[in-house]
Amino acid sequence: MPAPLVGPSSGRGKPSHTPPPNWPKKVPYLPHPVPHAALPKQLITRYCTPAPPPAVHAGPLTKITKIIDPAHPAYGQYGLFAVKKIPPKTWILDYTGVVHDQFGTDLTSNYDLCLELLPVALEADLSGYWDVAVDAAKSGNAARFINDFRGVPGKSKPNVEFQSRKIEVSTQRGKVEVVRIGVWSGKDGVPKGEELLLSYGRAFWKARRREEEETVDES
Ligand SMILES: C[S@@+](CC[C@H](N)C(=O)[O-])C[C@H]1O[C@@H](n2cnc3c(N)ncnc32)[C@H](O)[C@@H]1O
Repeated sequence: MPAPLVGPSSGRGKPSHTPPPNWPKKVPYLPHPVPHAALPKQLITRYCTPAPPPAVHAGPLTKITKIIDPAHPAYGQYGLFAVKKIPPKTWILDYTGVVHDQFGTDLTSNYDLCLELLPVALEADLSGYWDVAVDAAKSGNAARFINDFRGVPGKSKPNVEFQSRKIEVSTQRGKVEVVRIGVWSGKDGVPKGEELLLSYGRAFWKARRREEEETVDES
């Protein structure tokens, strides 16, 4: 992995509590993920403990920008753009929002990202998964503005991707493992001025089409 963009920043690698420019006034800004009221207490430490980022950037790498190209499928909405060249395989930022499990899912959210499927023993011979996700629909950070590459003029693939990481953090109650989902540049990096584009995955767009078809059927 190439060297991260290391340099001075506010607070020795701690994410700033000040929202970036163009942050929407009505959406609370979250430097770290926060727990949903129904998230079991034993999961809060794993997903919401502040954890050091893998790199410290010298100044911001990205900017939230209104999409003014009418040919862009998210025209009139916002996107996240590189303000300087981002080298390949570079950590850019973590995805923050409200961490919830399957009981706290908002089925209408377009900002919900799976964090981890946590194996659980249900009974002696029966196991399953606890579905943990982070939803940035109502609060979050700049990562919530990253659009999908599909239909964006001149783009045929994503240039950033999600990657999860586990960080050992020392707390007053000893060492704990903390899980984060970060946004990383792909193998070609992101040139200055380009929009950061993810692949939301086919499942996202399939579900979206199904919702649209259901809405048409109901009307
Ligand atoms: C996580 S948000 C991305 C940020 C959003 N543009 C905003 O301003 O809040 C996901 C939403 O962005 C829009 N979007 C993102 N990528 C898109 C694409 N390739 N085509 C159409 N809509 C897209 C859709 O409305 C989707 O529900």
